[in-house]
Amino acid sequence: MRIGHQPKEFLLAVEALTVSFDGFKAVNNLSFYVEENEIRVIIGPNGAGKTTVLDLICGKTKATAGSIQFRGKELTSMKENQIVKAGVGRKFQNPSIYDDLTVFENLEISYPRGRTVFGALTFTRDAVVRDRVHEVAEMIFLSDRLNVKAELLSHGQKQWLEIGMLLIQDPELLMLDEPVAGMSVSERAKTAELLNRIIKDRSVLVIEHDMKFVEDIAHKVTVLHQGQVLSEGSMDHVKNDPKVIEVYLGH
Ligand SMILES: Nc1ncnc2c1ncn2[C@@H]1O[C@H](COP(=O)(O)OP(=O)(O)OP(=O)(O)O)[C@@H](O)[C@H]1O
Repeated sequence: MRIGHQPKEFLLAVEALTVSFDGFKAVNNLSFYVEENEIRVIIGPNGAGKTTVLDLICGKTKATAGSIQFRGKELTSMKENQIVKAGVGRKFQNPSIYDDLTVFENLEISYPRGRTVFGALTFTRDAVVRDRVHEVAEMIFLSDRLNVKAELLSHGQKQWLEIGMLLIQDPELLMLDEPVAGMSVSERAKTAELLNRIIKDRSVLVIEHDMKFVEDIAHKVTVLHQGQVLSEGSMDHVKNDPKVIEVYLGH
């Protein structure tokens, strides 16, 4: 019997999650809960298990024990593509965009197929897709770059395009691994604005090392250390927590 938390209230409920690699527990009895419309940031020293947590949620790595409930569905028993269909989108550190295609085409090919019931009415579907591409392009600050080949975009614009390729699938949970790495100060500020805008319809789970960016976006911060939660709460709370200063922020 579960005491305390009622997972139904949460978009994502990770409970007692563990993964062992040859006996080494990269994630060790980890529990945390993400609410709807929340931006949660996971921070922690190198090797704390942050990327492994995202790998477990998106099904890339299989858990040794524990549970990941997303909208009441158990993700640990699902395949990667089923998890995507259930509404979980994941962006990796390196953009996986198609350099030879334009911004428009990159967004267009990411539009989910088979979800609509238009059947033979291709022109109706085309119009719907086109409208959605324009809507997403606006969100990711690329409205005036739609006909530009992706290879010509700046590093930051490439990162936004990949976020757009996930947004067009309308995930309820979007997971981002160090989204502002390599970005300029102004691109970081725009990325914070972008994330704050898109959580109207979803939650975002971010791994990040840039503390200024974390302060700008985090509703709540989870500090990982050796595969476990070291501290959790507001940015103010965790940055003043002596345990966090000792193992992470003090370095
Ligand atoms: N497939 C794997 N096989 C064996 N060990 C692994 C595997 N994946 C991760 N690890 C180990 O698990 C630990 C956690 O790694 P992880 O990449 O999740 O850390 P992290 O917090 O994301 O670190 P960083 O900030 O450096 O990206 C590390 O010691 C890593 O070597």
